[in-house]
Amino acid sequence: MITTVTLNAAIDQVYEMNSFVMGQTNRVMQKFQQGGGKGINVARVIKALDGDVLIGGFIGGLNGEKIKASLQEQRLPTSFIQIEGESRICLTVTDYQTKEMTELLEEGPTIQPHEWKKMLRWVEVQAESSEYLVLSGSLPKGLPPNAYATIIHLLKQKGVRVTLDTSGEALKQGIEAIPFAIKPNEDEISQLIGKPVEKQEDLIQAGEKLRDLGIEHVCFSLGEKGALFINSTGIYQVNAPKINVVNTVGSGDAFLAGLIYKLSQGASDEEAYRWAVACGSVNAGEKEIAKVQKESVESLLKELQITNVKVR
Ligand SMILES: Nc1ncnc2c1ncn2[C@@H]1O[C@H](COP(=O)(O)OP(=O)(O)O)[C@@H](O)[C@H]1O
Ligand SMILES: O=P(O)(O)OC[C@H]1O[C@](O)(COP(=O)(O)O)[C@@H](O)[C@@H]1O
Repeated sequence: MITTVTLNAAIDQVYEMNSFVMGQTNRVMQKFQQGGGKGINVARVIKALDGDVLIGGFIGGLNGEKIKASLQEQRLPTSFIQIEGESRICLTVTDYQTKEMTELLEEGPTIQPHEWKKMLRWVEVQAESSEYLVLSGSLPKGLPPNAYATIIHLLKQKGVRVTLDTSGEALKQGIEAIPFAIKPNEDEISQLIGKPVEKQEDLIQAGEKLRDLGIEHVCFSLGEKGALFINSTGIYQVNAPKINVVNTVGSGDAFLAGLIYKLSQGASDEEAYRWAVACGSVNAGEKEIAKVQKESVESLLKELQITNVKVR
């Protein structure tokens, strides 16, 4: 089974507008919302691909209840830890005219020490039934920057393959615990290497260093440019297909879902890499966040080539 953990779960709220102008009154044309946050989105896509998945994380307050209800409605299995604080709202505003998306992400609740202890015990129990575990998203307040590193250390001892998708210090410290896979986007890669990514060679150098630490799948997601993957056999590039972009929010989560779903099915690395890009790109062409159809992914896959840029 694949378990996903969202320490900072959210209601993902989308507002669609004819135009969005800062400092003015803006009218919302359409809105929709659902339970989200990165790990929950990953799980939603894994389920859509027919994978066996369990959603874990912290939820609290009325927003927490709404998240739970939305996931129940979508028939997604959950096992949350209830907290004293209130889960957050993450708002995406899409502008029909400019086609731009603006994200407003609340910081989220503060986790109490006893709630964190409960989470660590929960994670240990899940290790018994989870072959893969995905840790995704920002750390809520109250948790130390080595929170993900702590979980990775715990789970690795038990043979669980842990994937990490986060940013900043939590990512840096998580990497020191050597997860099974990571998926930084361009911003996160820049944070890691301490300078903007200017050329493919920057990515290759950074990727090889990370791979040499022992991370099995270093996956650099590059938006409309697709992705670069570094593993023990080489460096692989998958270009993203040209699509009519509607809403890219959740594309990174869909990417990760495609990758872990295929690896868990015993697919080759190259096949899993193509699925990752296909899932990310299908999501970018949809209005809703992390709601991809397996048929759309299979049809897009026909357009995706994988190139072995370098043999290692
Ligand atoms: N404009 C786009 N056109 C086609 N595919 C896209 C586009 N933006 C994102 N994707 C797909 O989604 C994947 C993840 O997107 P990316 O922006 O790198 O991640 P994140 O959402 O984490 O920032 C990409 O590798 C690609 O497959
Ligand atoms: O946990 P974070 O980093 O604050 O991000 C939360 C947001 O990330 C998302 O999961 C989207 O992430 P991606 O676009 O990177 O896939 C939103 O749905 C969510 O609201």
